[in-house]
Amino acid sequence: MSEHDSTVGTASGEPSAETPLVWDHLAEVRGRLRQAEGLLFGTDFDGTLSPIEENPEAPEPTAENLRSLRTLQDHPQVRPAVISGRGLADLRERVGIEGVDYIGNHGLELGIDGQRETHADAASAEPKIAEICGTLGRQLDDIEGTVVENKGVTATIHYRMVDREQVETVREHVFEAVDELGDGEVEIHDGKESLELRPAADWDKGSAIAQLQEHVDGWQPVYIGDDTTDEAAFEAITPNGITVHVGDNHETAADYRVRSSAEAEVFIRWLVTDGLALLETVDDNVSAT
Ligand SMILES: O=P(O)(O)OC[C@H]1O[C@H](O[C@H]2O[C@H](CO)[C@@H](O)[C@H](O)[C@H]2O)[C@H](O)[C@@H](O)[C@@H]1O
Repeated sequence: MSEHDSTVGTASGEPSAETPLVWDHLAEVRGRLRQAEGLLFGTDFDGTLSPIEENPEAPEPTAENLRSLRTLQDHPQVRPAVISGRGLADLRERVGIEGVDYIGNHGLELGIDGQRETHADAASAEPKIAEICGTLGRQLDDIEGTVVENKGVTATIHYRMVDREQVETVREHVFEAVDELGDGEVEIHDGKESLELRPAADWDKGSAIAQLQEHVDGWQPVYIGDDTTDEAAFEAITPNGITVHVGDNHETAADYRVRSSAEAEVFIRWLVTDGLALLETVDDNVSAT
């Protein structure tokens, strides 16, 4: 195995190209919603609320997704959460809707009920991540298009905008820097045209959505996302959850898929226009704890 095969993978399940399209199974989804007193709606950010962009600084949620999220947030029987690999502060700023739960850094930074909690092991790895980012920033400075995104407890080294002939060099630098400076505490995961650096810690997007479920016992969980890191969330809410993978290019544990972030937008809108009306009617004073 070459060093570049040694990234830690998280995808699981069946090839997503064989996963059924959610559009062909809306009757099942409707059935689940009809039996639910409320909805825990979890969504990924990049590639789901926002289309993938060349520049990692550019993404914003689409206007339609923002409208949908606001409506979900305003509904007394819905608890919406955005769960991303981005840093918590960055994520909050990009979405900007009060009252939504935000989870950053792939589940290591929790922003539930407006609070902030960081996994202790992840927090202690922060200086190491900073040192690796500093070193890589200098080493990769002359490779045009490289972006070193230091997110505090994790980092992403982007090469989407790098000349294809130089991508391998970027990856080699990352593996060397982590090997030299990570003291065995920093893992490398493959991202989309990027390498994600994370401390080994037992919180992920799955533990995040599981924690949110404790606030809304019995509510129907729904999770939608496009990346390998979203697999942990799919697994955490299986078999009771409604799980939707965005795309068709890796293995997924999700029950359903949509083909693109444009279709993800349509599905989220469908939840608002059709799904909310199906939720069981409950007393006006029902609320999450
Ligand atoms: O969990 P997510 O919300 O999907 O975040 C995963 C990473 O997304 C961002 O990088 C990716 O999206 C960029 C913008 O579309 C794209 O340019 C890049 O190639 C992708 O890797 C973000 O910058 C990372 O911090 C997130 O971890």
